[in-house]
Amino acid sequence: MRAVRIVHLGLGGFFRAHQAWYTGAAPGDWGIAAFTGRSAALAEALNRQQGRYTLVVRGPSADETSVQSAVTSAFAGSDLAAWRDHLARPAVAVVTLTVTEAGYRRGRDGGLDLADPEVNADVSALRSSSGRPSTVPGRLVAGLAARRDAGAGPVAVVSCDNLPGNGEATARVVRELAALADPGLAGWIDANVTFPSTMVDRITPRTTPDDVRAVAALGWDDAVPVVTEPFTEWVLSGDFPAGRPAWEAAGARFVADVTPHETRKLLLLNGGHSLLAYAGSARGHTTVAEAVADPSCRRRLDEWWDEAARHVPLPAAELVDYRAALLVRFANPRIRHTLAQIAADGSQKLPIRVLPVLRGERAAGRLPAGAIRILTAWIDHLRGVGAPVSDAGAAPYQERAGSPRDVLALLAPDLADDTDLVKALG
Ligand SMILES: NC(=O)c1ccc[n+]([C@@H]2O[C@H](COP(=O)([O-])OP(=O)(O)OC[C@H]3O[C@@H](n4cnc5c(N)ncnc54)[C@H](O)[C@@H]3O)[C@@H](O)[C@H]2O)c1
Ligand SMILES: O=P(O)(O)OC[C@@H](O)[C@@H](O)[C@H](O)[C@H](O)CO
Repeated sequence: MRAVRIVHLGLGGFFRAHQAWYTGAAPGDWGIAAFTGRSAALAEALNRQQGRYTLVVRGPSADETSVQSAVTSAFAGSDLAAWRDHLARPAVAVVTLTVTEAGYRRGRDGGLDLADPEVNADVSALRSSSGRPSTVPGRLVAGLAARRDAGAGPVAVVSCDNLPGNGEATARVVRELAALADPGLAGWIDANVTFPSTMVDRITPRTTPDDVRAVAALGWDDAVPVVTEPFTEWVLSGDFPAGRPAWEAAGARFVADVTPHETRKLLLLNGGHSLLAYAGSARGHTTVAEAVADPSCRRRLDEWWDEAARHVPLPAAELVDYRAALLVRFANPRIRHTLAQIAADGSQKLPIRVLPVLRGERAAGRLPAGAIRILTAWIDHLRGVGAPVSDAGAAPYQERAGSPRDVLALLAPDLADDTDLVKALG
């Protein structure tokens, strides 16, 4: 069994297809203790299999199947004692995160959302020795406090979520919460904890009962396999003060600045996904592959990509190739990536994936039809059209969904007086 040197928070499909796969493919003795974000079920199922699971890499015509073993143990996110114990181990050098955009509890300005009651409950919990923080920033602060108390030394905390500047975003919520709950800890974090930034990419839909049956048909008894696409990319920047696996052996790239790569991916891939999720589900489609095969959705996608590409600081030829590759990936008929999964948490995702392009286009005097289409399709979704709403932040937008101007005023107050834009939203 591998030695635990990485702790992961947000045990789910993507982590197992991506970071755990890179770690398994890297040389050296790097094992992962993985904690779920919320429910305990996946941790229990994985432990029954000694952490091993099947990774099905699903190409357009065939599967490649392997058994992954970088996860040595799994825990429920509620197991705070195990969480603190692992973070306090000097051998642990890296903490990775996949907890969704919503998990960071960021407010409008990108800092910790102090209007969130669970964040406030965590401030009190962290101030008391018997308190139980529940949010991701709360658990990180509790774990880092245990590490400081144990004298276990520096560590890197690596966000692998689809957030721009995900390292800085994580650092900010952790530092702000530490400053409120345990001011001495904030200084220790500054001196001992790094927050590298990453761009992560591998389309990994939620595992379905059919996926489990297909793996069983191979004679493999696995309750929790993962299905993913052949394409994978990981670009990182930043320091790892206690060491890291040589993930580059499996194709990861370490660069000085991750921003251009992250902008390319967030605007073109994730923005394109959001367009298909809202506009495609409104047209009766269920998956990305179905939606991208619809000429109307495809036209909208090209329109959006033309606008978005103007805001990605990379050579045009590179973006042409990336768009062509994305079309092949989106069209993979054997990857069942549901529009409903992508449609979730739109209030967190649109500010990241769509608003930078909308703002940039308006500043240049253009009225971008693609970006506007994503917003109108999202407003229709809030009104009950297409995929169901699954978004803890949706309520204030749903209340305003009758008036696109009011939705805009809440989503992007700086654009609310743009009369041409308001008119275009309908
Ligand atoms: N699935 C993909 O194709 C993909 C690709 C690139 C990046 N990602 C990133 O990884 C994240 C997780 O994707 P996944 O497919 O593994 O999803 P998943 O639904 O399997 O969830 C992963 C984990 O996140 C936890 N979680 C969810 N919401 C949370 C919250 N509000 N607070 C704390 N924990 C929470 C869950 O409990 C689970 O342990 C995405 O949101 C995205 O940021 C996913
Ligand atoms: O995972 P989310 O919820 O941030 O967004 C849904 C998809 O757009 C996303 O998961 C992509 O599949 C992924 O980012 C591809 O690397």
